[in-house]
Amino acid sequence: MIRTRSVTDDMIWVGAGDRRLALFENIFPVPRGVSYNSYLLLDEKTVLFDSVDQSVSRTFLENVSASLDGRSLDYIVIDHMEPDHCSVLEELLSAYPNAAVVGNAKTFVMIEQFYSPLAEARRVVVRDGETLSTGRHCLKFFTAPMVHWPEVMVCFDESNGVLFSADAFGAFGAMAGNIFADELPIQQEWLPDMRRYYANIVGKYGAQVQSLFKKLSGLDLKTICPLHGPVWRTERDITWLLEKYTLWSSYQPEEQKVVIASASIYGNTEAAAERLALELAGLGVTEIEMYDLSATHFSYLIGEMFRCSHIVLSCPTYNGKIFPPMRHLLDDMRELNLQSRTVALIENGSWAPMSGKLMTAELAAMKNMTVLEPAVTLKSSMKEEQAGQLFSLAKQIAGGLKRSL
Ligand SMILES: Cc1cc2nc3c(=O)[nH]c(=O)nc-3n(C[C@H](O)[C@H](O)[C@H](O)COP(=O)(O)O)c2cc1C
Repeated sequence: MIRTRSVTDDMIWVGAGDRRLALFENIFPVPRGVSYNSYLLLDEKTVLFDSVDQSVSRTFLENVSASLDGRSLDYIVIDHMEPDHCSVLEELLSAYPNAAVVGNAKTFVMIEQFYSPLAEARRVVVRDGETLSTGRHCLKFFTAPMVHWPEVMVCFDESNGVLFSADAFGAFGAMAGNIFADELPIQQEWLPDMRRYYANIVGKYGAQVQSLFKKLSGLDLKTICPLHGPVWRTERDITWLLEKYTLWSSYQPEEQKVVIASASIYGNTEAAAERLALELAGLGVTEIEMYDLSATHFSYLIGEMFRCSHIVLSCPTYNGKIFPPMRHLLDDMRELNLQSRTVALIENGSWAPMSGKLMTAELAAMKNMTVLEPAVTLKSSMKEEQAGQLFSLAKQIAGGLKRSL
C-alpha cells in the first residue's frame, strides 16, 4: 500500500515514520517517534535522495516501487551514510540493478566499510560544488563535513530551489500525514524536539554548520527537505528556521530564561534549588524551568541549556566527586560545546563538600562560561540563616536577565 506525499510537481516524499522506537541512536528517548525521510525525483532520470532505517524498509520499498510506477531507478544520492538512512542500501541496489550511487569520495569508503564492495560502474563520485543534470533538473552538491558525520553532503536543486539537507534542519517526531512545517504546530509542539535534536545530534558542530551556511549563502532556498522531521516550504518558515539555526550554531541563547538542573539523593539540595526558584520568582522572573537530573533524560536538559541564557547547577558531593547524573550532564555540556552561558552553583556535602569546586573546574573547560560568585554551600541541609545567600544568588541572576532583556 502506497503512503507518500508530493513535495513538488515531480518530487515525492517516500519516507516513513516509526512510533515504536524507544531510543533514537539507542540513547535519545523519542516519545513522539521519528521520521525517516527519503525523496524521489521523477525527472528524465529518476533520483532517490537517501533512504531509511531498516525498521521502516517495507513501507519505504513499497513507496519507491509504486512511485516509480514501472520506471527504473537511475540514481541513489547518498547525502549521509548513517545506518538510519542507509541500512536498506543493499536491498535497493539489488532491486534496481541499473541504479548508480551518487556520493563523494568519503561516502564510498563508508559504503565498503558498512556493506559489500560496490562496482566501479555503479559509482558517481561528486566533489564539492559539482553538478549533475537529470534532465530538467540540475543538482549541485556541497560537502558538509561534520554536519554530523565526515562524509555528509547536501544537494541543491538549482532548477526549483529545493535543498536536500541531510541531518541539518532535522527534528525528532514522526509526522502524521502533514509532512510540511506550514501544516504543523511547529512553535507549540515541534520546537522543543527540533532543538533537542539539534543540540544533542549536531550541537557539537556549530562551526561546521556555520561553514555550511556560508556555502549556501546566496542560494534561493524555496524548500528544505531534511532526513528527519518536517519539510520546510514557505519563505516565512524557512526564515524562522534559519534564524533558529544561526542562534544554535553560534551557541547564543534563544531566550533570557533560567533552567535549574537539580541533582539530589535525599532531597536537601533540591530543597535549596526550589528556594532559589522561589526567590527568583519573588524578584519578578517569570520563566523558570526546573528538572531533576535523575528523572529527566539528559538530552532534555541539553536542549533547555541551548535555549536558556542562565543555568543553575545544584548538586551534592558523592564519594568525593560530583553526584553521577550531574557528572554525566557536565560531560555532555562540554562534549556538545555548550558555551556563553551564565551559571550559578549550589553544592552540598555532609563532611567535605567538593561538588561546587569540581563543577567550577568542569565549567572552566568550556568556552565563555560566567560562573556567579559565591556558590552556595550546604552542609547536609539548608538552614534558614542561609536564605540570604540564595537571595543574593537570585538577585545576581535576575539582574543579569534584566540587563540582557
Ligand atoms: C554514597 C554517598 C557518598 C557521599 N559522599 C560524600 C562525600 O564524599 N563528601 C561529602 O561531603 N558528602 C558526601 N555524601 C553526603 C551527601 O553529599 C550529603 O548527605 C548531602 O546532603 C546529600 O544531599 P541530598 O539530600 O540533596 O541528596 C555522600 C552521600 C552518599 C549517599
